[in-house]
Amino acid sequence: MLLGCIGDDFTGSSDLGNTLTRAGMRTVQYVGVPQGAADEGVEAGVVALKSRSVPVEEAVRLSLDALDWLLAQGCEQILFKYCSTFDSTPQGNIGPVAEALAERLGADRVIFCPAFPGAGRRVYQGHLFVGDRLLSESGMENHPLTPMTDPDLRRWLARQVKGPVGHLPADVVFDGAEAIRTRLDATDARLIVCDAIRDADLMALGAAAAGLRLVTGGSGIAMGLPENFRKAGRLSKAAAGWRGQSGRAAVLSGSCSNATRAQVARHEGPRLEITAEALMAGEITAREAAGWALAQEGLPLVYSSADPEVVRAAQERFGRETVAGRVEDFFAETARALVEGGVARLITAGGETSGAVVEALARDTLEIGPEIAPGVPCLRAGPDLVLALKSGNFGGPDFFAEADAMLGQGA
Ligand SMILES: Nc1ncnc2c1ncn2[C@@H]1O[C@H](COP(=O)(O)OP(=O)(O)OP(=O)(O)O)[C@@H](O)[C@H]1O
Ligand SMILES: O=C(O)[C@@H](O)C(=O)CO
Repeated sequence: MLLGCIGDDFTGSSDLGNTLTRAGMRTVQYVGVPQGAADEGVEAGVVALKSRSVPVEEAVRLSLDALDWLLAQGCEQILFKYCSTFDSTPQGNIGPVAEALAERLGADRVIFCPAFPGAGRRVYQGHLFVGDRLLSESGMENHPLTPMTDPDLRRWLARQVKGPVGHLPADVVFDGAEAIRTRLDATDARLIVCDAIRDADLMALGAAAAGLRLVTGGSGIAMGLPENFRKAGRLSKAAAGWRGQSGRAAVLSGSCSNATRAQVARHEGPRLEITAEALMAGEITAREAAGWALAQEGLPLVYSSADPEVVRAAQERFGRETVAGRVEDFFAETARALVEGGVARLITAGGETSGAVVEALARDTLEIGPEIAPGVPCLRAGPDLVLALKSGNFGGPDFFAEADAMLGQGA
């Protein structure tokens, strides 16, 4: 294994797996830190954690465990993958995890770049944009767990870390890898927020990152890394061989992001809405929801996705963590019952939701298949189950139907 990746959620990890696979690395996504050694021939390993919204100390511990395993597999470079919308709070977890990884690796220059131009995320003058809006006016200011209220990544990251935060501006990035490297070496700070507005900028940053022990960012920052290993003659030919899965399908959505809510609104198949109130009152159970889905024709959707004011009211009434935990437990249990009931194609929306679901399904590794939408690949979780784990804001309005079709292709 050459490149070791630590993803702070499951959808983000599959987004990264997608990028690395498309760039020609033989990539496997692991569900948590594996027990044994990786298979021979894996060139990039992505350890998917559910560490984005857990307490800081737990995120640091989980990430260092993943680091130890990746180093034991021989990894020469580590990539810490977080959300392209920099999902975090003033306490963490991005900063403290990155500082702990840098410390353990002895890394003295650490790039921070969540840019993903293909999904509209760009960093300019140290500020993160989603499309033509600043992050803090993009809808992310209403996120149920990590409301992003400051678009200045330098200022936001500085609140999370001990050391100073530097900045690598776009005009240096535009001058290419050599200029970037020279500026990185000349910067006093260890942690450096990097501008990037085009894929070409990410390729240049990737080239400049050759040999850096630790790189951090969204999946975009991984675009240029495989080329460093290829140039050095270290990559084999990536093996193809994906096949889809026939059988029953279902969609579970706990994401309240704008894109997911549009997909839920557009869904034409049978739907079952789960409100936080109904769950907290015990009015609906996972077994009942799964039973409902299994009795439907077409593509059933079970969702708790709700508008920001509805989410806010539920959080005020029951507490943010309590309601999130109850919703996630519900989807985890529903997924288990669906798969027991014969569902073979499962689509989940939302990083936390997907993490809860995949952990509940107790699969060790996910094989990366073809791309459904930017940042969302097909995944095989075993001989009888394929998955699509959709990040909240990814995918077009018809994503659920498109994912179902793609997951079934070639079956
Ligand atoms: N109706 C609801 N009321 C309150 N909280 C909810 C409701 N529905 C979902 N949640 C919680 O909101 C959180 C949504 O986070 P999740 O990561 O699943 O989606 P997302 O943030 O849109 O996705 P991503 O992280 O991939 O961008 C979950 O913890 C979920 O349990
Ligand atoms: O980077 C992104 O936006 C996604 O891969 C993700 O992490 C959302 O959960």
